[in-house]
Amino acid sequence: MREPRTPPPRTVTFAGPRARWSVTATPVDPGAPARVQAGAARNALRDGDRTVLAGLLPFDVDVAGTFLTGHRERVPEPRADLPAGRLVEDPGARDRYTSAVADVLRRIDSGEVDKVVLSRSVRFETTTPVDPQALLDRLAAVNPAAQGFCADLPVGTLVGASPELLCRRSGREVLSHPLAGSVPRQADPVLDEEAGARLAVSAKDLREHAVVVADIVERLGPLAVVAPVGPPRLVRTPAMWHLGTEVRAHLRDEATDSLDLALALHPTPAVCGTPRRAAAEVIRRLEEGERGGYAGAVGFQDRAGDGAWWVAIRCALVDGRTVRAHAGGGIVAGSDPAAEHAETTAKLRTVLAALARERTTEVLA
Ligand SMILES: C=C(O[C@H]1C=CC=C(C(=O)O)[C@@H]1O)C(=O)O
Repeated sequence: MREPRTPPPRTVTFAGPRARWSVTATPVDPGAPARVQAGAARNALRDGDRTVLAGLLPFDVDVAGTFLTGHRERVPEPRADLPAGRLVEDPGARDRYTSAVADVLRRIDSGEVDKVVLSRSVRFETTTPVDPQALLDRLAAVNPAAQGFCADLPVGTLVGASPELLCRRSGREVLSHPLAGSVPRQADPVLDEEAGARLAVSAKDLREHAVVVADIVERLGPLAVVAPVGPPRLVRTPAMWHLGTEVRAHLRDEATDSLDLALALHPTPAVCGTPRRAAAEVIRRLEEGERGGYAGAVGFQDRAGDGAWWVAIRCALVDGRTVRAHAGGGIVAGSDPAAEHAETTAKLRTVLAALARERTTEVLA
C-alpha cells in the first residue's frame, strides 16, 4: 500500500510596520474547507508545543485555504530583485467590468441586493519567475503603514499590503478598522486634498461605508460589548483615500479568540456586500475567474488566543512568471460604472507600481 503523501511545507510571512516574521510548516488538513482547517489549526496549537498559528481564510470559507502551526521565524533577506515585466492588455475587460457594474445596479434597483463588491483582475507577465518575498519587501517599503503579507496557497502565493484590519484581539479588547468608500490619490497636492475632502462628505461613499460598520457592529454583538462608534475618518494609502472607522469592543467571554472573531466577521461588506448570501451569489455569477485568496482574511493567533487578521486586499497571486492582481469596489445605489472602473484601476496601482518599480500615482494613469 502507498504511504499517504505528506504535503510540502508552506510559508506565511508578515511584514508589518514593526516586525517581519514567518511560519513555515506542513499545512493543516490541506484539502479541507478553510472553516475546518481553522478549527483543526486551533486544536493543534492548543494541544501541541507550537507557539503560533498563521493562515489565510479564502473569501469563501467552504473552500480550502492555508493554515499552519509553528514558531515565529526571522525572515531571511529576499534572494532576488524583481524581474522586468509588462501588463498584459485585455481589450474587452473595461467594457465587461462596467457592464457587470450596470447589472449590479439593476439588481440593487430591483431589491435583490443593497450592496455588492465587484472585483476584477489584471495579469502582469515577467521575464523570469517572481520571488514573492522580493515583491513583499517592495510592497512593504512603499506602504509602511499597511500590513504586508505573503501566503502560500494551493493555487500560488498571495502577496499584498493590506490597509484594512478585520480584527485584532488583545486579551478581552477587540479592534476592527473597516475601510469602505474611496477615491484615488492625486499627484498634485492641492487636488489631492480636495479629492479627500470631497470623499469625506460624499453621500454615496458614506452610505457604502455605513453598511460595513453596521454589519461589523451587528456580528460582534453576540461576542462582545461594542463601544459607541464615532464618525468615519479619512485614511490615506499611497494610492487611495478611504473612509475608515475604528470599532472597539470588549469580549463577553475570554474564551473567544481572534479566529472566532475573524470567522464571525469575514467576509464583511467591504469585500462581499449585503445581504451577504445574496451578494456572494451575485459575485459568483458576475465576476470573471476565481478570487484566489483575494478578499480573504490573513492573519495569526498565539496560544493565548490573541492575534490579528487583515482583509486580503491590495494583493496579487504570484505563480512563476505570472502575477494576477485583484481589486474591487463597493457598488451601491448611485454608483457610476466608469468611476468604479477608475477606482479599481487606482487600487490596482498598489501592486502594479511595486512590480513596475514606479511611483504609485504614475502607473496606469
Ligand atoms: C475591495 C477592496 O477595497 C475595499 C476596501 C476599501 C475600500 C473599498 C471601496 O471603497 O470599495 C473596498 O470596500 C479592494 O481594494 O479590492
